[in-house]
Amino acid sequence: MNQHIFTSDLFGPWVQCFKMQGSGNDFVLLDNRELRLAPSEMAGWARAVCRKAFGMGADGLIFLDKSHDRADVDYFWHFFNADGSRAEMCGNGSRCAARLAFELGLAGKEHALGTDAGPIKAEVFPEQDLAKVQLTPARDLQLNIALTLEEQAFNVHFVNTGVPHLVVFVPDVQSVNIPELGPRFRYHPRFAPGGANVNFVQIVDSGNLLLRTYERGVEGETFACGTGAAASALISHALAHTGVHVQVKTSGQDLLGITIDNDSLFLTGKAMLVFVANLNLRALGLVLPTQP
Ligand SMILES: N[C@H](CCC[C@H](N)C(=O)O)C(=O)O
Repeated sequence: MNQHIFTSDLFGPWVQCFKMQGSGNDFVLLDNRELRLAPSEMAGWARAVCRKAFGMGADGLIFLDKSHDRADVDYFWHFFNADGSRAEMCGNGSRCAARLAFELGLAGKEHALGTDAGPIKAEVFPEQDLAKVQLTPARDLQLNIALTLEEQAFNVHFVNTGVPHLVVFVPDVQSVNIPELGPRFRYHPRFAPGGANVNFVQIVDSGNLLLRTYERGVEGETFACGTGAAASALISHALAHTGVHVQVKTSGQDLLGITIDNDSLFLTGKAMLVFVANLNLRALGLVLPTQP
């Protein structure tokens, strides 16, 4: 019995979706257990649904799916950036997926979801509208990389916290010209071919950072980036600027909590269901999958 797909004589097929935000990083979530889109069809849905004005507008599209008989996860997801690029992981998106999976009865308060980066342990605190995830182990940490951008020298850092992140420490995040600098770091040949997300970080004190992120696949600044906050806190700690518990205030002015526990990295923050809506597929130029 379809719960999320409606066909009415008004315009044609509709698909129910869930609009969520994690500290201002916003996502549309779809239940693919019923929709049964093939992964090859998903990028087009992401571009259409995430498009501002012509679609719903969001930083990314998340498909919740069956666990594909994997014993280590309760369900699997497919994550796509607004430009249709598939990403291995998304910190804020995984927190939103975990909250929705719990609310839909797909998983308990504590569960694991399967991502391209690996299984992600999640814990949901619905009373406080919070969700916490354990990110995949950080890898490829590179400190103090000397980069030149059009004759200007920069000292940057790199780590993969599920997706690749550049971290640049600055004295005042508000004074950074992100539309100008973001793409130049994002597409620097040193990080080709996939490029990286770019995080501009201001150290407030040993427990607090300010962060602005230019996100790959959104190709612009987002209000928050979970794996970026984790990357910034990890590198800041590695350089002895901050401790193992860090609060990261992002562009949306929410706080993301990062905890570094030996090789484990935890991300905690708000995960809110903003509204439930029905997507008019015909208006989006989308069709239901043909597979039986
Ligand atoms: N744009 C990222 C994926 C989303 C990461 C971010 N939204 C987060 O919360 O971690 C990338 O393509 O690498």
